[in-house]
Amino acid sequence: MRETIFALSSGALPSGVAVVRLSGPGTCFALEALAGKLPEPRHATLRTLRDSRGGILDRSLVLFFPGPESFTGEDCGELHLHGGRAVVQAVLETLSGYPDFRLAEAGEFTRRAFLNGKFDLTEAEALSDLISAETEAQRRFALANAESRHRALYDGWRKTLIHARAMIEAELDFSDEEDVPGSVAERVWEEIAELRSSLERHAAGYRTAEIIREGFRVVILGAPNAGKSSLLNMLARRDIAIVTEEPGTTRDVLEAALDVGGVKVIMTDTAGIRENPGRVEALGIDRAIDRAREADLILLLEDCNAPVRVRLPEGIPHRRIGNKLDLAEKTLHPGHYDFLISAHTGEGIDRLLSEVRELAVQATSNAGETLPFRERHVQLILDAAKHVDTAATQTSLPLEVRAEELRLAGDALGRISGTIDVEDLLDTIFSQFCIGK
Ligand SMILES: Nc1nc2c(c(=O)[nH]1)N(C=O)[C@@H](CNc1ccc(C(=O)N[C@@H](CCC(=O)O)C(=O)O)cc1)CN2
Ligand SMILES: Nc1nc2c(ncn2[C@@H]2O[C@H](COP(=O)(O)OP(=O)(O)OP(=O)(O)O)[C@@H](O)[C@H]2O)c(=O)[nH]1
Ligand SMILES: [Mg+2]
Repeated sequence: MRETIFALSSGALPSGVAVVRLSGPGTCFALEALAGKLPEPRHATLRTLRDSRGGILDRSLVLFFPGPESFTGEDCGELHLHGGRAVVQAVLETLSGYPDFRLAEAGEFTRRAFLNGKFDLTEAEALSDLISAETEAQRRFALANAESRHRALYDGWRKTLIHARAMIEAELDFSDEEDVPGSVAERVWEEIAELRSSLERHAAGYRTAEIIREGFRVVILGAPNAGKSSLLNMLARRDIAIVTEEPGTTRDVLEAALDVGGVKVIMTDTAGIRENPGRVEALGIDRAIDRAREADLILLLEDCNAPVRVRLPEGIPHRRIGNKLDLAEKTLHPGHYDFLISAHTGEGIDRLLSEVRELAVQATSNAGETLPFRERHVQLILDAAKHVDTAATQTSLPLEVRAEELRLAGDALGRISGTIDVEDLLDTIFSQFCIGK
């Protein structure tokens, strides 16, 4: 890499301290030009920084990480500045003036680290997830994924595929001779069939990753006026949805992202479902039902004093909830509801939330396993499974062709962790990172 890149790597300004990071061959030059003398490697050193005309920029901590023992594998530097907008601006401008220096693009430090073999692609993606993590579950999942466990898994499978190809080649070489036991290849095909089911099982694990990263989807469904919007507002502790005593108030789908005991939950309020709605309301009801079909959990809400039944989409877990408990003189239908709550007083909400949490945790109980965590991973896994399947089942194909399918399967797996030509993927992957990462 010829150019030296730099960027503000810490958060929004102003801040207590702002970290400007640099990486590339001009790092030593820049640190000397700014701070006078190169600090001892990996030691935070207090220095006066000066611009190119000798004017004082800031008094800051300066760090030097000589390559290859650095985050990117290149010479890296860090300037821990006072976090004022003008301070950072002046330092970035000074850096821009140095020859072959430019602002880093999104994810470019990580990209260089990847290209220098500091980590593989799934680890880089996991680091990006770690930075986006907002819940405990997301943080733990991202950290575990940054441990190269994906690469270990895929390399293991690729070994199986290579071994299988070797056995097939051997069989091809000896096929003219008589008395060669065909059983060698037989065992290989058994292994390949097992690999196919492992791949399919692995791909199915993506659902869990989606729940952790994007949230456990809960949809509140019920008749108009049941108190759905009031419940959403109560759970989100914000006035997200309009609440009125008029039935048919909510016409659109409204969402709130909640942290329920460390798990991200997308709570969705919907239009009340009833016969003969108005035109706009009818569209809202269609949307409500669409959302409910994709839900991980439906909260079926009724006014427990005037229950109106609503039909549920099939096959989605649900809980029946009686609302407006504060108005109830006695429990009208004992045993009819899983939960009785008041979206006004908050009564019963804690119990409801622990249930949601428990179900979300259950839905992600396999989070400790190595799971694909990007659509990209799943596509490549299914691609590999397809090739493995062709090789295993198309017994009328020549052995050479079946062996070639196994090679393609191995390549697809190699592309996930980036062992195999991924140049064309890098722009897409790293552009989703933050600047300065
Ligand atoms: N100030 C600061 N804090 C930070 C980072 C950083 O870059 N700067 N990080 C940035 O993400 C994270 C820490 N990650 C890092 C990962 C590797 C290396 C590094 O220098 N690796 C060398 C040496 C390893 C060693 O000494 O054990 C290497 O891999 O060769 C530094 C930071 C979080 N905190
Ligand atoms: N007393 C009492 N009133 C409630 C409770 N929950 C909601 N309400 C009232 O019931 C009325 C309807 O509440 P909403 O939250 O708008 O009901 P909704 O289910 O969203 O209604 P639509 O959007 O029309 O489908 C409002 O007047 C609320 O103040 C509750 O727990 N107790
Ligand atoms: Mg509403």
